[in-house]
Amino acid sequence: MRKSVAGKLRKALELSFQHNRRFLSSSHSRFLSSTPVVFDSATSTSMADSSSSSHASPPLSLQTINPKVLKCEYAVRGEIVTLAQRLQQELQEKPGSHPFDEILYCNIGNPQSLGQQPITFFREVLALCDHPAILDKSETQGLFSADAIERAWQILDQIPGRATGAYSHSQGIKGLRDTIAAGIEARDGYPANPNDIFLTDGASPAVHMMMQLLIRSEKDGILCPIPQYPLYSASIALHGGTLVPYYLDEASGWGLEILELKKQLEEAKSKGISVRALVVINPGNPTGQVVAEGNQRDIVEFCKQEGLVLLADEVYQENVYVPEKEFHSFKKVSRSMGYGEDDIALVSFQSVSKGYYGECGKRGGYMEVTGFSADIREQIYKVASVNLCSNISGQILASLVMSPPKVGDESYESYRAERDGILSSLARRAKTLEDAFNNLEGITCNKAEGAMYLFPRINLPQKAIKAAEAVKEAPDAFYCHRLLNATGIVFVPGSGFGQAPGTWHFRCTILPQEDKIPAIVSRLTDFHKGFMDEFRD
Ligand SMILES: Cc1ncc(COP(=O)(O)O)c(C=O)c1O
Repeated sequence: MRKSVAGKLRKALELSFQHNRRFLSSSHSRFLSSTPVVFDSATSTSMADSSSSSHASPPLSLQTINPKVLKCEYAVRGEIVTLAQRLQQELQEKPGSHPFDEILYCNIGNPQSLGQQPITFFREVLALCDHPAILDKSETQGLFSADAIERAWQILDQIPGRATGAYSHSQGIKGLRDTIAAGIEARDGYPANPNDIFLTDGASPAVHMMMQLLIRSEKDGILCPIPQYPLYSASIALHGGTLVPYYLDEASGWGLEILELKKQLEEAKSKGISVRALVVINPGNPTGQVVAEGNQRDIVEFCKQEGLVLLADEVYQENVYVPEKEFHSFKKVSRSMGYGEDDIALVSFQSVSKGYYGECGKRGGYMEVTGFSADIREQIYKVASVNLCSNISGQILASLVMSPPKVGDESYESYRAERDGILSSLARRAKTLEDAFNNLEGITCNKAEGAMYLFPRINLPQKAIKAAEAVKEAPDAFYCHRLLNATGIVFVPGSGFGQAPGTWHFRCTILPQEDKIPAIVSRLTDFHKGFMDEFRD
């Protein structure tokens, strides 16, 4: 058979996962082995398509759906989580049926699901905007702060007809974009244009939109960190592109080396891949590092020289826990280097789901798109308009997180206390968990400088690796399964994020409330000792 370009490209995508692939999760491997389908490439149709002779065959089967959908995986809501949900139900139906009495979810960055309280000011404004009829009532003055009432009026005045139940402009309500642009300007010290801002239902749809714009075929590559947040691998797979991996250096605290970027770019080019963009997640998920400003300058320079779009995932911009590191947006860094719109194409993603606000369910976010010509922006607008608009509460919240109460506002002191309370607690939780991991035999854990995760490395004994192979599981998934069944703790195996070949990790969020952390540490420690005693070489 002719060795197709498609085949070579797919091989490149598999680079990052090549080692893990040997250890496919059991259900996936069962699917692959039981399905008589031959895929020639990621975009080709299956052989099963052409043999539709039976009238009884269902209109859609795993053999006939879009193969890009099959290829797409999203580990943070994967098999381990499904098992956790089953165990939780069993515990409810039959208390005492497992050696633990609750499931401790450390798998996903969803702070309010674990008890984090929303910021009062944000919710007051949202409530008032959603039910403007109460704004004029005398009781409202007693229930809501004066600045929340004032802000709600300001926002409603920016919405045509004050109709929060109406579709908005497809980029988002102009007045809210003005507020966000002013917030970006205050953060960076450089101007921001409201017309560059596209409000979205969280950062995820914005990332999909950019992938849709960038990826024409599997010959188009996107440089992505490994380990990465699987939104990127999933979105690239769904849009039929090629993930070009660059490895973060665990030994230097998940450092991003320009030499590694260059090497991977050249390798991809030699395989006929046209690399179009570089993804940087800062602060990092799942790795928790905060990129140093000098490093950011090198990245900007690299993108400029190579003509790459810089996709800057900055959703954790408020989540920095160490005094020696600070968040700098890529927009600020590039402008501080003297680079403007003509020099670098840059997209910055922000979300209401993270930070100290953690409003994941409200689905708010935006992307700031700079360095693209007017006709490209029009195309982005056209794609945005296919979805009509993002939800209005999410839009309002995005404006609030970029313009929270200021010194002198009635809510300021309580707002500051809530914000600082959450962030300092997250910092303590990160440190306690980091220390606990580093105390375990065979585990090393880099500092969580930011974001909401730790990504410890586990040096698994050969005996454990063999036991995992015997049940066709990735060794880190094997460990996480065992941990869940024994303790109720839910971690995500590192293989879901990609990792350097031959290394094994898992991701643990720092989000369980502080009173749960001692139980997590003690159950984990007991389990780990038992696991090592069983499998130590
Ligand atoms: C790095 C990163 N980017 C984007 C997202 C998407 O967030 P949302 O769609 O909720 O804004 C997440 C969610 O966990 C994330 O960790």
